[in-house]
Amino acid sequence: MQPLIIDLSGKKVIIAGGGRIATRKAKVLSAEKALITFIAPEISEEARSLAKEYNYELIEREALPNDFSGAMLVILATNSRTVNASLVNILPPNQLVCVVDESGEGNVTFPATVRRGHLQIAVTSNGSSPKLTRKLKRELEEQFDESWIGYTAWLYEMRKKVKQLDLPFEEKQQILWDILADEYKDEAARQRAILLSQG
Ligand SMILES: C[C@@]1(CC(=O)O)c2cc3[nH]c(cc4nc(cc5[nH]c(cc(n2)[C@H]1CCC(=O)O)[C@@](C)(CC(=O)O)[C@@H]5CCC(=O)O)C(CC(=O)O)=C4CCC(=O)O)c(CCC(=O)O)c3CC(=O)O
Ligand SMILES: NC(=O)C1=CN([C@@H]2O[C@H](COP(=O)(O)OP(=O)(O)OC[C@H]3O[C@@H](n4cnc5c(N)ncnc54)[C@H](O)[C@@H]3O)[C@@H](O)[C@H]2O)C=CC1
Repeated sequence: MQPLIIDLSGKKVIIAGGGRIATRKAKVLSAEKALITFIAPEISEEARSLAKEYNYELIEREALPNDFSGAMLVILATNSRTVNASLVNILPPNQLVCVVDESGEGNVTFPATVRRGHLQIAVTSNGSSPKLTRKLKRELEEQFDESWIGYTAWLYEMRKKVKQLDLPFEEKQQILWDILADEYKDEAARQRAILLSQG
């Protein structure tokens, strides 16, 4: 399995199911501004309010084989093993699909994600222990606290500036290494560096 970072903004995502897990996946994707449709005979209150907030489409009936064309990502999250297994069978092999109760049938699984500004850390146990994944996420949330938001924003700005400097390639690379020194995790040290660079 190869982790890839995927941009789903403005892309069609179809979720078969409208229960707890369908809603959890849709919540994760809400940060991506994906165009989500829930298809399920019973759609939970939580899924409905999420759909209202983000303008998602609701189709209140059982999912049918031709519901999924044009979707970049399909999530099969019904509570029926038979339904999930038969729907995954009819999807073309190049479509992304997450089967929430049998990951080996699909080609995508969701990692647990810690977001800190530009930094994103994704963890997976490849289906062997979702609870371990969740535990590691909690540990990473403590290790990479909120201060990493400002720190990674600063690294981004510095990199843009360094790329524009009229210096040999090797020297620019050295500066990009130097600014990773631990002292710059401190906001005051970053401010001093900005003042110095402005000169
Ligand atoms: C394969 C995968 C496919 C996919 O869904 O993408 C999958 C499959 C299954 N999960 C199951 C159960 C649970 N999953 C969680 C939690 C999470 N599960 C997530 C991802 C994945 N789950 C993918 C692999 C990820 C990996 O291995 O690293 C996370 C990381 C991300 C997310 O959901 O967004 C999210 C934590 C996010 C966070 O904390 O932020 C909890 C914990 C809890 O809820 O407390 C439980 C209950 C406890 C337990 O069973 O351990 C079951 C059994 C169902 C049953 O009961 O029958 C199956 C089916 C099977 O076993 O294959
Ligand atoms: N991947 C994960 O992280 C986890 C996966 N699961 C698995 O996820 C599945 C769903 O669990 P929950 O969301 O808790 O169930 P739920 O009971 O809350 O929701 C099930 C949904 O499936 C819909 N549904 C049933 N038949 C359908 C059909 N033919 N077409 C479309 N929709 C249909 C129902 O209307 C309902 O909206 C279960 O199989 C469970 O084993 C459970 C825990 C975690």
